[in-house]
Formats: sequence, structure tokens, C-alpha cells
Amino acid sequence: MSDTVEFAKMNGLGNKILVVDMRGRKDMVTPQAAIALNSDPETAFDQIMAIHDPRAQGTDAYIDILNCDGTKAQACGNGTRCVVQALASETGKKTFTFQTVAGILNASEHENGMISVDMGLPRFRWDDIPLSEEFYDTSRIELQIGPIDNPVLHSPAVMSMGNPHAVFWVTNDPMTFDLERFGPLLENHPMFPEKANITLAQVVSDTALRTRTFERGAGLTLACGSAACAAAVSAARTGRTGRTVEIDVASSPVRIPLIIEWRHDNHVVMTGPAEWEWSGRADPETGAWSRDAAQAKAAL
Ligand SMILES: N[C@H](CCC[C@H](N)C(=O)O)C(=O)O
Repeated sequence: MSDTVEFAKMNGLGNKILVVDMRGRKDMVTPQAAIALNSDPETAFDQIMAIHDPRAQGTDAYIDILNCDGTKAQACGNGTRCVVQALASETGKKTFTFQTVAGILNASEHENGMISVDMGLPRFRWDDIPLSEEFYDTSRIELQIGPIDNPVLHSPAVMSMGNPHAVFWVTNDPMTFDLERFGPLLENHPMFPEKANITLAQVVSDTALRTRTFERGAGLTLACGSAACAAAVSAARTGRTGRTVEIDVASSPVRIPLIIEWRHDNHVVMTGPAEWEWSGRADPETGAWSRDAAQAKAAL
């Protein structure tokens, strides 16, 4: 491997993230590299967060986000917390401003290691999400799956957190649904011209939700931060909860809730953990990679 960059294998509540350091370079991580990295079980990931030199004044970095199928994502909450932790441990800084294709994000690491990311403003207009059909009220749209007279899932709240989300309310535990089967049908439903992240959300109390997500471009993942934001905002918007909720991400092995606050200035702030696993070097064009020598030894 002649032309490699550093990367860190990290996770946000089990959401598998590769943080790739593209600073000082003009090229981008290619879809081919993403697909190659994902095909190796050791580097298989849900999202790549590629850190680039800042492109706008007042920002610390530009972040390019790729799904494991090589497509781009406009937002990734769990991955953004991983980027904050990686840069905080490198620089000692605690607050950051990032630019993504969806806009500017402010984030900070707290004394207790938890990380807050201002995920920006939710968007509810049908053509901002986008939907293929005009709906005036996107808090509950006509869409269902399963038998016509007894649908398994129906009437989702839909919105954009920079990326498209549909939230289906369920009364049973989200883990009891066959989301592996319904996920791809809903992700690719003609209602969503740019596809959608599909979340099942159970209201536990007026301050708590339990969620599980089938991610656009990544499938069933252990956690999804922007979906947690979408579920929290949709719950508050429809009067199911207040504006601050704890999200128990049902599929996550990490039993720490995400705290989502939909502030009165309309910004959505997500707080939760991030974890570093190991580091290595990868070729951003081909995806060829190696683990750092010290860690390779430690792993033997
Ligand atoms: N895991 C991410 C979401 C990725 C979204 C991506 N699957 C898409 O919108 O295409 C998160 O924590 O927010």
C-alpha cells in the first residue's frame, strides 16, 4: 500500500463507524474503497466518517459520510460523536464545528466523556424529505405494509434530519418485528425517491422511547443516531412525549440511552457515548488496509 491514511475503528452505541483522516488531501474515500472495507469482517462498518480540511471559515473540518454500500449519507449522529471523540483525544479541544453536505453542526465533549451534537433543524415539508407525493401533514402519512385490512406497520411520521426518516409507532417491543423483512420494502418504497431510514418506535413514557432502525444503505444496524433524533422529534410533534426524551436503542449492546432534546430554537441536540476500538491505515482509493503494528502485537 503506497498511499494510505490513518483510520480508527470506532462505534457509537454499537453503530459501526470508520473515522478516516483525509486532512491534507484533495481526494475523497471512493465508493469502491468503502465496499472493499465493508466486505472484510474486521473492517465491516455502517458508516465511514471521512475528516477533510475545513472548507468554510469558522469550521474545524468538512465531514464526508459514506454508507457501507458506498452511497453517501447527509447525516450520521453516532458517527459525528465518534469524530468528536477522535479529534478531542488528538487535540485536547472540547468543542468543534463541522461542515457536512447538510450544513453546519456544533458538537462538544463533556467532562464525563459523553458527547453532544447539535444535529440542526428538522424539516417536515414533503418535498424537503423528500416524498414522491404531496402531503400537507407529514406527521402521519398514508403508507402501510402487511395485509390491507390488518397492516403490520402503518401511518409513519416522516421528516428529514438532513437525511430522510420514516418513524412507525408500535405498541409492542420493536425487537419483536421482522424488520429484516419489512425494512428493505420500506427503505425502497416509491414514496421515498431518495429512499429512507426506517425506524420502529415504542412510546415508553412521556420522556422515553425505545427504537430500532433499518438504515438506508446499511440495513439493520445496532444503532442509528439521526433516527433517534427523528423519533424524538416525531414523538414530540404528535404529542406522544415532551421535547426531551431518553432513547433506549433496543438493538444496541450498549445500555446507555441517547438523550435527545428538541430545543425551543428548533435545534435537535443528541447526547451519548462513543468508543474507540483500534486504529490502522487504509488506502482511500482501494480500501486495502492494515492494523497499526503495536495493536497487531497486542491482539496476538
Ligand atoms: N447511523 C447514522 C445514520 C446513517 C444514515 C444513513 N443510513 C443514511 O441516511 O443513508 C446515524 O447514527 O445517524
